[in-house]
Amino acid sequence: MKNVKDVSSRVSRPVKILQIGEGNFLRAFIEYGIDIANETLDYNGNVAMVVPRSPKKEAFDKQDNLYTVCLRGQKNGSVYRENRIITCVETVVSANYDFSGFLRLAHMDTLEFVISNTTDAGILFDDTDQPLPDTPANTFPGKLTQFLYERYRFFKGAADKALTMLPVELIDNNGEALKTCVFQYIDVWQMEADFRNWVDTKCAFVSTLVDRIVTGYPKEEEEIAAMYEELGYEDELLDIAEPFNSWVIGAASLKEKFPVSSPQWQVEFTDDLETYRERKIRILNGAHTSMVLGAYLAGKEYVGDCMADPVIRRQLDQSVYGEIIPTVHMSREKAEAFAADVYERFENPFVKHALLSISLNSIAKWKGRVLPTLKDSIAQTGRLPKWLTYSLAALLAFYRSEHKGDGCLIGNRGTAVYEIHDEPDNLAFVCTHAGLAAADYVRAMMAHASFWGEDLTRIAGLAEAVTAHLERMAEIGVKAHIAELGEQV
Ligand SMILES: NC(=O)c1ccc[n+]([C@@H]2O[C@H](COP(=O)([O-])OP(=O)(O)OC[C@H]3O[C@@H](n4cnc5c(N)ncnc54)[C@H](O)[C@@H]3O)[C@@H](O)[C@H]2O)c1
Ligand SMILES: O=P(O)(O)OC[C@@H](O)[C@@H](O)[C@H](O)[C@H](O)CO
Repeated sequence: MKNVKDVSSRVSRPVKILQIGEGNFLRAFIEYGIDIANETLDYNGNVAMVVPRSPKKEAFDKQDNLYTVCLRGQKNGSVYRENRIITCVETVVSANYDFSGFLRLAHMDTLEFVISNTTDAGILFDDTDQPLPDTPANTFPGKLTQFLYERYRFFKGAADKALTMLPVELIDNNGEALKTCVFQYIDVWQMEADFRNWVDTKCAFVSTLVDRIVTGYPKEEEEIAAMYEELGYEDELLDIAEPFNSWVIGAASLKEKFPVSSPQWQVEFTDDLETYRERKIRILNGAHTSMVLGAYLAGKEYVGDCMADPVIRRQLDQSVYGEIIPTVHMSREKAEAFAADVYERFENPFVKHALLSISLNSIAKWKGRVLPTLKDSIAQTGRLPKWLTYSLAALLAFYRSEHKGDGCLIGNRGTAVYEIHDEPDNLAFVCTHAGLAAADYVRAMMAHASFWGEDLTRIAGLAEAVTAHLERMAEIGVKAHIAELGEQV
């Protein structure tokens, strides 16, 4: 069978974007949009893609950086399918394995933006990082500091060569968080004052919020074969996503500098990012994180299966409309309209979003995407919201394992096993406490402030309620417990 590079060719254009990350999300979101902007808006810009940690870039080399984004879903009431071969990836460099190649990208005079997605765990400062000119820092912000310094020196501090950082990591104030880390490196590494000033006054770190469900390469052999059959060629980098997309950039002033918004790829520029962020993180991501771990234990595999199951669906309805939406700071009407769209997206029959993919790093996700809502709900109503409380119990049940796998823990669902993926320190803590009696396990996990940023046993009644859920799940099964909870008013 043909390969994607037998049916298309890359188009060389000025590189305007340095992209840190080669993951499924960025490839189906940023490159998709830039390709459209090149085609329909004459943006005339390409992307230099950096693989932040891994040495692996063979798939890109093999395919001359070409790959296909396949959009599947409903649009304006009818079935929508789009297969687009992405042609805007100019080069792919592995930062750790070709550090000088990475730094050389800083010399490109057409560069304007740095877009990153290094997961919720990527924006951090590591005090063991050394300021060695030839050695990549461990973290993405460390590498970015090295990159900015190289650019500053190469262009002798020219103001028009400063860069705008547009991180898309789903954390609070991602632009501010990235800037803070970069300045920590500049200060700890005692870098020159003029460079610090150039980064501070000429570069910009702008917070942004992305939204598109991307499931990546198909998981089942049959689906892979069907996709290749439909395309007429093979593509190891094939990336499946929904048609919906939204990128909100928290600086109204950037609109002219970044003219990429089109009907197919909607980019909004605003000075009020927080309203968008709260709505999306609490409703969409909060619904995912509070539903999927229990639903997986209850026998479900995909988000679509949950939507089709009346018991899980009732949980979703009661938690989204009864517990989450009342805490969102916007009119109920607008929040409900957003939730209705999210439901339609979760029901998309063409995009199979695996619950186990969403389960990755659930401790940090629950902390960022559910805990603030739980606390606001308690403050509003004076009682524990039943489903968000249950969702913590479901997380603790999903994670409870003493069995180590390869970089993960191994959980049991009936006679089957599944992998639990999280930060190594988190898994080590779980593993050493999983064998305790339910109440002790719950207390140990909830009191571990490095998971949640605080000791959750201080929230009145929460540990007791979570323990009761855990015991009831063990007694009657997770599905029966969800059904029983749904009946309670
Ligand atoms: N998949 C989606 O539907 C979707 C939608 C919106 C946002 N996101 C965000 O995108 C992130 C990545 O999702 P994906 O589907 O592309 O996953 P992926 O596994 O395909 O890609 C993960 C990327 O993050 C990098 N990475 C991981 N840990 C890192 C670290 N500690 N430091 C530096 N780089 C690191 C990897 O090298 C890779 O580039 C998610 O965490 C999520 O916050 C995903
Ligand atoms: O991508 P993650 O792993 O951070 O979170 C899982 C999902 O909640 C997430 O991918 C959503 O589908 C996405 O945020 C939609 O824009």
